[in-house]
Amino acid sequence: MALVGVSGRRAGCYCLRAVRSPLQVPALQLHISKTAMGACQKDFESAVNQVKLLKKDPGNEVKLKLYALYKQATEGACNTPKPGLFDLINKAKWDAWNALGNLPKETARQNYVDLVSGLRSSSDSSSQVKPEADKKRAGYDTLVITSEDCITKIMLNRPAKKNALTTQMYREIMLALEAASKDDSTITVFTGNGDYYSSGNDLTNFTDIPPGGIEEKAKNSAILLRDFVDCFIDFPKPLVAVVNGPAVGISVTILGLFDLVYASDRATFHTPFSHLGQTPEGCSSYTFPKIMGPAKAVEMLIFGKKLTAGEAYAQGLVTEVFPDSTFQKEVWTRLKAYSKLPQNAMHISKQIIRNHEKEKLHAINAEESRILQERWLSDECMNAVMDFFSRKAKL
Ligand SMILES: CCCCC/C=C/CC(=O)SCCNC(=O)CCNC(=O)[C@H](O)C(C)(C)COP(=O)(O)OP(=O)(O)OC[C@H]1O[C@@H](n2cnc3c(N)ncnc32)[C@H](O)[C@@H]1OP(=O)(O)O
Repeated sequence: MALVGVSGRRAGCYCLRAVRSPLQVPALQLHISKTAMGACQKDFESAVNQVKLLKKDPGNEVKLKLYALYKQATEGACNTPKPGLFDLINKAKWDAWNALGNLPKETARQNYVDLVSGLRSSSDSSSQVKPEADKKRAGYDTLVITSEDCITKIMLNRPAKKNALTTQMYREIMLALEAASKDDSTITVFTGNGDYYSSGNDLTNFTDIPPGGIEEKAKNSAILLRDFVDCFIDFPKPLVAVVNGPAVGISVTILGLFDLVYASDRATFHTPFSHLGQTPEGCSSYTFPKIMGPAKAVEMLIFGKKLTAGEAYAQGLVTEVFPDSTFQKEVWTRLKAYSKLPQNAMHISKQIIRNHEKEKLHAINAEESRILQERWLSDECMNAVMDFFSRKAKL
């Protein structure tokens, strides 16, 4: 299970936090409070409030700078003992503050104000899709859902995090699939906003440890995973993946349950499960050997071989590859034509094809989820996730 919480927007404010973990990292949260005094106090206080309203997560590096400048502005030079080597988050914060040396409080305040002002302008021109601009369907924070030409498009919308899938996102996707199964569309399409299709499971998913501890977290996650994959197994309409960029982890394995997979030639397909101390999910332990043969499936699922779009096509995981420059145009022209085919015939055909295997797929999904529940508690998995975050924390 993941150990260290790196970033998050809590109650509207960005914070760096560490969570209680099996390694006993102490619970900690940094809150930006209004205690600053000094010449440009008003500007500083206003900047502190503006940080809470940023639409886009500024990333760890900037959050560390904000933290350090805030501490310097309010408390002066770093005055606390250096945290231990394995207290990664607190050490990163301490390093950032300490690096400011004897910077005067007034200068720190001004630098903080300048930094926030820069962040606000870049946040305003963010590539995050604006709800109004894309007729976003209400009720979804992490997805943009549109319906046009009898096609419902579900777009993963966390481009700054490479569309990593949070627990909220899994839940929203399940709701979106449920709604799409009942709407007027003939085809449902998945895609990603930004340069990635999806970087797979968000590795911070396991940082909010409930009172029942990591065992309870693992159990709840396994239930969520099983329910999530079940929605794909049972989805009644043709399901199409428009893979606009690299895909990792569960965003790859679940493709075995799609009816068409169109990929840009920029896309790659990577399932680094062993590297993460994890095992396959999304029914890929069954669909991948069936699609590409056992040897090629093993290369991906056990040895983590990353495939190019061309390789994924050659192995049958991808239906067709398009040059990135014409990808969107060609794919959507194709899909619009398909969406005009008789709806009932398409849906019945999908049922005939899927029904042969539905029961088997549900059993495999349950088994994969059960095994992962155990894996998430393993040292191998914990160490791999911690490794990812410690690499990020070095900045
Ligand atoms: C309910 C539970 C179900 C569980 C189901 C299990 C599924 C298994 C899997 O999906 S395993 C796959 C997990 N994914 C990964 O291991 C990918 C991890 N990410 C990376 O390796 C890299 O981020 C990258 C190769 C995807 C992109 O690298 P790049 O250098 O181009 O970009 P950054 O690393 O700087 O990423 C930008 C910010 O996005 C954050 N981020 C990206 N992916 C994830 C992720 N999977 N989880 C959490 N955060 C992610 C990254 O930390 C950067 O954030 P920052 O700007 O705040 O630093």
